[in-house]
Amino acid sequence: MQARSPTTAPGGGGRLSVLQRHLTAVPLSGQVSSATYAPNFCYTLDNDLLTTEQRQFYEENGFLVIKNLVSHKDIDKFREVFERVCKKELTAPGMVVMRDVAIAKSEFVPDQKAITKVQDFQELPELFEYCSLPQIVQYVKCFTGPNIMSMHTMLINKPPDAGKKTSRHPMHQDLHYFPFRPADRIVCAWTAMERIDRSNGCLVVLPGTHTGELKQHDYPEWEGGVNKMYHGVRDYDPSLPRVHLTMEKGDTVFFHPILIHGSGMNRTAGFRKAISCHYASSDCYYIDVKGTTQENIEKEVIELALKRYGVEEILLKDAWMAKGRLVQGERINL
Ligand SMILES: CCCCCCCCCCCCCCCCC(=O)SCCNC(=O)CCNC(=O)[C@H](O)C(C)(C)COP(=O)(O)OP(=O)(O)OC[C@H]1O[C@@H](n2cnc3c(N)ncnc32)[C@H](O)[C@@H]1OP(=O)(O)O
Ligand SMILES: Nc1ncnc2c1ncn2[C@@H]1O[C@H](COP(=O)(O)OP(=O)(O)OP(=O)(O)O)[C@@H](O)[C@H]1O
Ligand SMILES: O=C(O)CCC(=O)C(=O)O
Ligand SMILES: [Fe+2]
Ligand SMILES: [Mg+2]
Repeated sequence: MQARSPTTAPGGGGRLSVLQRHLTAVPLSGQVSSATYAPNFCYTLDNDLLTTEQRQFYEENGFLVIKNLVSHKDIDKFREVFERVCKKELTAPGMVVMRDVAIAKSEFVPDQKAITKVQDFQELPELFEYCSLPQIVQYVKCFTGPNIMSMHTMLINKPPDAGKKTSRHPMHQDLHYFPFRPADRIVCAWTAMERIDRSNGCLVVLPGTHTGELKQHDYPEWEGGVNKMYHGVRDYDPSLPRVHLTMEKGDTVFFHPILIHGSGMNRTAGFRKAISCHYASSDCYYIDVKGTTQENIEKEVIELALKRYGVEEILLKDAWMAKGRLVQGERINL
C-alpha cells in the first residue's frame, strides 16, 4: 500500500469524509458568506480564480472541466505541428512517436495514420507552447502553487479502431507512472482538439476516486492486445459509476493523478486528438518506488531505457528528472 500524501487531511479517504469536512467547516468571522468560509480544502490551494463551487467540485470529484479555454487558432497550429512531426519534418530530443500496437508491425507510412501518440515534446517549442499557455497555467497554479514544472507532455491521436479494441485506454491512475509526491500537488491539463464524445473515445472518469489509494496496475487481459505500458487498475470493477466527458474543441479538463480514468474505443473514421500536460509543483520530491505497487512500471522503463538508449543503472526518477521542465517560478526538488 502506498502512503497517503502529507497534504491530504488525516483520516481522509472516501468521498463521505470530504463531504463531512465541508459540512463541518467553520466560518472565520460571524458572517456566513462563501468568501469567509474556511473549509478543509486539500486538493486545491487558495486562489482568486476558481469559484467556491469550482473548488468544491474538484475537491469532491477530482476533476474540473473549463469550457473553451484554448483558442481554435492555437489548436489548429498544434495540429499542423503534429502533422509535420508525423511526416518527420520536425523532431526533438527525447520525443517519442508511438504507433498503435495493432499496426506496430505493419509497413511504415509516414503520416498520422500510423501514429497513436507523441510523447515528451518538451523540447519542441511549437508544441511546448501548449504547456505555457497563460490561461492554462493560471488554473494549474490553483493545484500546484507558484513553482510549476511540466513533467509529462502528450499529443494523443487515437486512431480509428482497427477492430481489436486496441484504441481503448484501460482505466488507470496516472500516479502509477510518477515517482514523486505529494499527489495533490500534481495535476493534468487535457484539452480536446476537436469535439470528443463516446463515438470517438472520450475520457471516462470515476468521480471521487482521487480520494482513494494508488492501486496495483497490470496489463489488462484484452484479447486484441494492449499498447506498451498501458497498464490498467487490477480487478477493475465495471459497475462503479462512470462519467463520460463530452468535450468541444478547446475545452480543457484538469484532473488529479489518483482519479481513475481511461478512454473508450474510437468507432469513427477520424483520428481523435487531444493534447495534454502533467504538471507538478517543483516542491514535490522524488520517492523510491522499490517495494511499492509501482515497481512493475519502473522495471519496464528500465528495460526500455536499456533497449532504446543503452542506458544502464537508471531509476524511474532519473527518467523523470530528464523530462521535467520549468514552466513558471523556481526549480526546487524535481
Ligand atoms: C528513458 C525512458 C523514459 C520513460 C518515462 C516513463 C514513461 C511512462 C509514461 C508516463 C505517462 C504518464 C502519464 C500517464 C499516461 C498513461 C500512458 O500513456 S501509459 C503509456 C505510456 N507508453 C509509453 O510511454 C510507451 C512509449 N512508446 C515507446 O517507447 C515506443 O513507441 C515503443 C512502444 C517501445 C515502440 O518503439 P518504436 O521504436 O517506436 O517501434 P519499433 O521499433 O517499430 O518496435 C519495437 C518493438 O515494440 C513493439 N511495439 C511497437 N509499438 C508498440 C505498441 N504500441 N505497443 C506494444 N508494442 C509495440 C514492436 O512490435 C517491436 O516489438 P519486437 O517484439 O521488438 O519486434
Ligand atoms: N478490463 C478492463 N480494465 C480496465 N479498463 C477497462 C476494462 N474494460 C474496459 N475498460 C475501460 O473502461 C472505460 C470505459 O469503457 P466503455 O467501453 O464504457 O467506454 P466507451 O467505449 O467509451 O463507451 P461504450 O460503452 O459506448 O462502449 C474505457 O476506458 C475502457 O478502456
Ligand atoms: O485517451 C486519452 O486521450 C488519454 C489517455 C490517458 O489517460 C493517458 O494517456 O494518461
Ligand atoms: Fe491517464
Ligand atoms: Mg466500450
